[in-house]
Amino acid sequence: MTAKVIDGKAFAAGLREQIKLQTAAMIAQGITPGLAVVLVGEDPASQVYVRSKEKQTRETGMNSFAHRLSAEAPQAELLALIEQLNNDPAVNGILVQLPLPAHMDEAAVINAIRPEKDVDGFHILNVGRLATGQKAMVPCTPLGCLMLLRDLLGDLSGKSAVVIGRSNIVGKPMAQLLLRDSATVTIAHSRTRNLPELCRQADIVVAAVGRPNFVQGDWIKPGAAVVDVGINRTDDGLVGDVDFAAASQIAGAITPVPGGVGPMTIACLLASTLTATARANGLPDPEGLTP
Ligand SMILES: Nc1nc(=O)c2c([nH]1)NC[C@@H]1CN(c3ccc(C(=O)N[C@@H](CCC(=O)O)C(=O)O)cc3)C=[N+]21
Repeated sequence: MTAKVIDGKAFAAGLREQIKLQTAAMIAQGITPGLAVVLVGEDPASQVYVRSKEKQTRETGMNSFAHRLSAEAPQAELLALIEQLNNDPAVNGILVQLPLPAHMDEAAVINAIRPEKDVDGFHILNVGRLATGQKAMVPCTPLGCLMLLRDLLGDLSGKSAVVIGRSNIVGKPMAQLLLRDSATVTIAHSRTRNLPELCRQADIVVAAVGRPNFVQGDWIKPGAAVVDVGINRTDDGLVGDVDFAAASQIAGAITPVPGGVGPMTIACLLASTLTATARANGLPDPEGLTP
């Protein structure tokens, strides 16, 4: 059996087209969504991502505001910038690119963002809202994975899902979203026993561990859906957390790296910016862009 390869790049392009239309409709009402992206330091990979986010924001018709601080900037300078963006009515979404330099307190910085403008969904209030089933801003990567899974499988109710990885950015919010869709969710991590056996019982495997080719082909239940969140730069180029060659012989569907989850992350950032703009203006949530 050969798995269907899920084309995240194409799905994200379709999503951006929808966002573009809904953005145009909003602009026609006199509201232009705006996303501020803050980059601290000169990490080359972060610079590439941030440029890509800025470009796609503008292509969608939204305003993009870029702010760059030096790696040595004091935390107070970043907090002052966030306060300025919090109070700027043209800014509907604020993203502070992670990771931050070691001298900064990431939680303090994230929690300084107004929750309504926290398009990453990392603010403690949004984490709590998601966990309690209230209207929240939802982290972009898990939202993108959820969209792909719903498109592939339809109703996720009663399906068994194993999320490998317990980060605040991917693993935990992914588990919350799957739970909200009534899947039976297990969060696995480095201390989990019998991970291969656990995975073999799963209809859905989401791999977010950051270890190249960690998930083996024979861990996958025949026909299962495999979502690979890993982005690992190796001598063989960009590889995911799943051994794609082996897993794609057994899975029913699988996301590739690159071209799978990555493009969905940025498309969902734009989706969340539109959602934040709608909510800030008392409009209904945009169609098809929120969980
Ligand atoms: N506050 C914050 N929010 C983030 O959402 C955030 C962040 N910080 N820090 C870094 C990570 C990483 N991230 C990616 C986005 C797009 C691709 C992506 O588009 N990848 C492409 C190509 C990757 C390449 O060629 O380098 C793909 O997988 O096909 C990957 C990774 C967002 N992040």
